[in-house]
Amino acid sequence: MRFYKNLIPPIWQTARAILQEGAHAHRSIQQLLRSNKKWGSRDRRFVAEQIYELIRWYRLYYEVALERPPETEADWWLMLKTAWLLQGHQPPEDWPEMQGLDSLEIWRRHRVAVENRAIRESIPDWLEERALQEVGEERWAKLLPALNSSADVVLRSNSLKAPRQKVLHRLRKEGLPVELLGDREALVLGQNRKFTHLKSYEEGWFEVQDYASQQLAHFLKPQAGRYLVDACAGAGGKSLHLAALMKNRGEILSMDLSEHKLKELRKRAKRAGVSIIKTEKIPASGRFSPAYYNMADYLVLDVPCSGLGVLRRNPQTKWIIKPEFLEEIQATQAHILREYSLLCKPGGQLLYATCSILPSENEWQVQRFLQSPDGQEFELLKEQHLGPDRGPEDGFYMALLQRKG
Ligand SMILES: C[S@@+](CC[C@H](N)C(=O)[O-])C[C@H]1O[C@@H](n2cnc3c(N)ncnc32)[C@H](O)[C@@H]1O
Repeated sequence: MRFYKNLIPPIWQTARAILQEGAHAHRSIQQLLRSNKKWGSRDRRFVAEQIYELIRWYRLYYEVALERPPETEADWWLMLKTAWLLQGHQPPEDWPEMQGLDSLEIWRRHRVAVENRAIRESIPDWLEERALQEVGEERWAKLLPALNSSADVVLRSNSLKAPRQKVLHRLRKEGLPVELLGDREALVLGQNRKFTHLKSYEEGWFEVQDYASQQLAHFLKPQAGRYLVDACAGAGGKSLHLAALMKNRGEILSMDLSEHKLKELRKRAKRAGVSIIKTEKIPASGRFSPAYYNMADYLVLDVPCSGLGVLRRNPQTKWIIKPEFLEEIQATQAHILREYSLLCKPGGQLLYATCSILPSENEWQVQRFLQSPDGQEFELLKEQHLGPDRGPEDGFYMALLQRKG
């Protein structure tokens, strides 16, 4: 691999803004690439990959390079030298900025550092302790390395527009290297390519949706013609898939606290040929008037969570979240279960889901609800844990509850 020196400062400066000043990773990288239009595609890929590597392996790199987080410009050059060595590349020998630390010393420190799993897998100590306590050694030992791998882009072919095979052929004809994934609607994109300019995308033939998230609609299996409330709908990834399974018959009320996300949902629904979705912003109080109670045949609660199941795509999460945040988000999840479950009609079904791998956001949360006075009317029908240690998907949890009739 050849390294170009002019690319190094933008890499570490952007990584520093993300890791130490809280800038948003994806947006910062997009911004950097937009403001350097002269860079060729190889350089753009290199810059983006190296910033993501620095985010994913931040702790491992700094423990090996410096035994503390980087502070100065010289520290960041040594971080990059360490990163390249550990990635299996030979760093340039004639760059004075990288002379401060000898390669043999880097490998010696690496041997010591990897004895500690939190350092080897590059996560904060509190997270290692918490996950180990909750998930247990057996699963955590497999799950953590899998969460550190990189993930392919997964698409969902839109069955309202065409069967999956037809979508596959059209995308390949348009030059997108896609393969089938699983036996339903999923397609996987072999290499990271732009696709939003394609005619098939504009015509709503497919959406980006992780494989785990695509399992939710099939877990619920909503019947066409029924009334479904998706109460944490965001920009509508699950709502659109649910509408497709309902053959665009019935009614879906997609709600969220964020009007901005609902606006995006409406745009996507139009593109996807979905006409049964209505959107509504939830009041900031997170409480509903009794007019909404006992109405939904199906209630989907894809609640806000830590995002610890999606570290492959958002490695920044491990440096952003803190134990206090987990407590807050779990209180929100409990509130949503308690208040929103009132919308489910007797005999109706409630689906609770998160993209977390922590039992305290998942099955323990559901158990607490079922044991509370508000949960007495519900019973658990089934639950499922998904994750990159088990299949091609992100970490995800789903529980299907039924309200007694
Ligand atoms: C996991 S995301 C939902 C993703 C979405 N279902 C999809 O498939 O793309 C959780 C959503 O819950 C919303 N949210 C946060 N607090 C909420 C609340 N109290 N009531 C309803 N939605 C809330 C967030 O704005 C976010 O869009």
